[in-house]
Amino acid sequence: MTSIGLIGAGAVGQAVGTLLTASHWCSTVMVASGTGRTASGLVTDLDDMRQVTGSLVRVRHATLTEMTACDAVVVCPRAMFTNTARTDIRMAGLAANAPLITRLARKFTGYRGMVIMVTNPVDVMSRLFATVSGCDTVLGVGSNTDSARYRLTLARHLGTPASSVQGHVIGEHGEHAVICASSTTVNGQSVQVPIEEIRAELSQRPARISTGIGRTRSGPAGATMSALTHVLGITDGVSELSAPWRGVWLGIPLHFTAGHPTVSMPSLNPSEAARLQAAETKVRTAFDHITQETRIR
Ligand SMILES: NC(=O)c1ccc[n+]([C@@H]2O[C@H](COP(=O)([O-])OP(=O)(O)OC[C@H]3O[C@@H](n4cnc5c(N)ncnc54)[C@H](O)[C@@H]3O)[C@@H](O)[C@H]2O)c1
Repeated sequence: MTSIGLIGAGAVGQAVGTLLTASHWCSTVMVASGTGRTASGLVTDLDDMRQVTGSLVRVRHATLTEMTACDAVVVCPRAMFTNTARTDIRMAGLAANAPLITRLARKFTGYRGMVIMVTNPVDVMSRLFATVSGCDTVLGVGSNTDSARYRLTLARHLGTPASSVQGHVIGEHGEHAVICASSTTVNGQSVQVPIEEIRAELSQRPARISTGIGRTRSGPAGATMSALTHVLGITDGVSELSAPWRGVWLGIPLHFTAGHPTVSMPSLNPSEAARLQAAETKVRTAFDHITQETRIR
């Protein structure tokens, strides 16, 4: 009997709600949105899906207080703002989303369940939610999508199945992502990774999706489901999630066994280590800026 709270009923929230309703492990989905209008619409739509597919998952509109009884909460709202950034697009949400995430986090003070953060910039928002709420487990999705995109792109480049590629993208879910090329293997063998080609694809992919269908949704929703099944102990294995690392939150590979994570950092060559250091500095600076600016801490 696993209950999941879903905060935000936009593109990502809708896709996560659909996957949860179709899942075989979730018993209840509680949905909340800003004005409640989108949550109410999503609940009605999912109820239709439930009836048609014979899903046993209960779906209902809920308050944040009710959600504190859930096993896990997915946080994917987006404050109203127009993102005009051409570079560092995710970080452009910092000023708008930080007050929203802070308000939500205050409602979850003392919450003992798992929190999966989706709202961007996800590494900063994960740390912010954890700091304000005091929750023990706040993990962000993003690097797991980046890693999946990396393995897919490299596999296509080499003409091999993606399942034969072992490799991670860590660090910031953004422009300071670290492609761990030096530890990547294909069928157990080291390979020459076309880093610039991969980096270009990692940044062009979300843009291609947004241009075609408005917003990215299915990939992040899949990444969220993967995070949930790992933290809830439904699946064992490795997932690259934004987690505490040297005092900040950054995407790192976590190895989950029965819901317990251990850090499973790959070896890094000097340029990868320098890039990770730059990512660390960037998200720390962003966190310090936004918390001082808004007197959040
Ligand atoms: N981490 C990742 O991998 C990843 C991937 C995709 C999107 N995102 C981020 O996820 C966030 C959501 O993206 P989206 O495309 O679903 O946005 P969207 O604009 O489609 O939907 C946003 C939703 O947030 C809701 N909302 C606004 N204020 C709220 C509040 N106070 N409480 C609850 N809900 C509230 C709105 O009602 C709306 O339903 C964005 O910050 C986006 O950048 C992250």
